[in-house]
Amino acid sequence: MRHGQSLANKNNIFTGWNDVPLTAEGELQAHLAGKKLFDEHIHFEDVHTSLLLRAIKTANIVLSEINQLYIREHKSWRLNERHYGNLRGKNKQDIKNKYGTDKFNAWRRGFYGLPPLLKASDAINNYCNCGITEPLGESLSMAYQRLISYWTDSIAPNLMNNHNQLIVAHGSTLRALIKFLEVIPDEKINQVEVPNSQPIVYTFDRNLKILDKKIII
Ligand SMILES: O=C(O)[C@H](O)COP(=O)(O)O
Repeated sequence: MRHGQSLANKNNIFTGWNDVPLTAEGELQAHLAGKKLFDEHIHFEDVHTSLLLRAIKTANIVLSEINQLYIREHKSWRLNERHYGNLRGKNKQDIKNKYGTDKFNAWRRGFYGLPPLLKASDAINNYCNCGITEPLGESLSMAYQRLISYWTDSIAPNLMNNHNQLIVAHGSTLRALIKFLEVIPDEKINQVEVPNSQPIVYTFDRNLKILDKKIII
């Protein structure tokens, strides 16, 4: 599932790797999603989040609502939101007005659209203590590469052992995962939206082919 509403979501600001908090509304959304997930009676073995506060906080709220705060927790930069480069911190409507709808849509929803890059001197490098260098910007296809390697190494093997996995991440990284799981062509990924805090429950067969998909609203 995607995190609850963040402060940047509320203010229509490009976020990416900026570490913004949930709003009160976002926390409430996470509690509601957790309450609904509780009714699904799914026992998770692991939870996976990005290194970003909005995903970690959402995951903790959901786990508390489903009484599973004790499960194994994994945090990875590979689940971080796609890095919006030099767009981060900027108002989405201002960027649309400045560059036009075509560029805006390509950067925001295209698979290969690479947003304007940060200058290396503007990188924040919050994570240099864990050996991660902040990218200067990513297209969805770049985020897809680093996300799918995490899926293959750290999530798929657990699923194949019949261990349910909870992933709490971000709009773009989840669009990348949905593209992979549902084999969505590059040119159709712009039609996929992932709203805040609506869990998507996939049931897989032994080869991780999708048997069922249910969106918990
Ligand atoms: O990074 C962001 O700005 C959001 O998480 C996703 O924004 P988007 O829906 O504009 O891609």
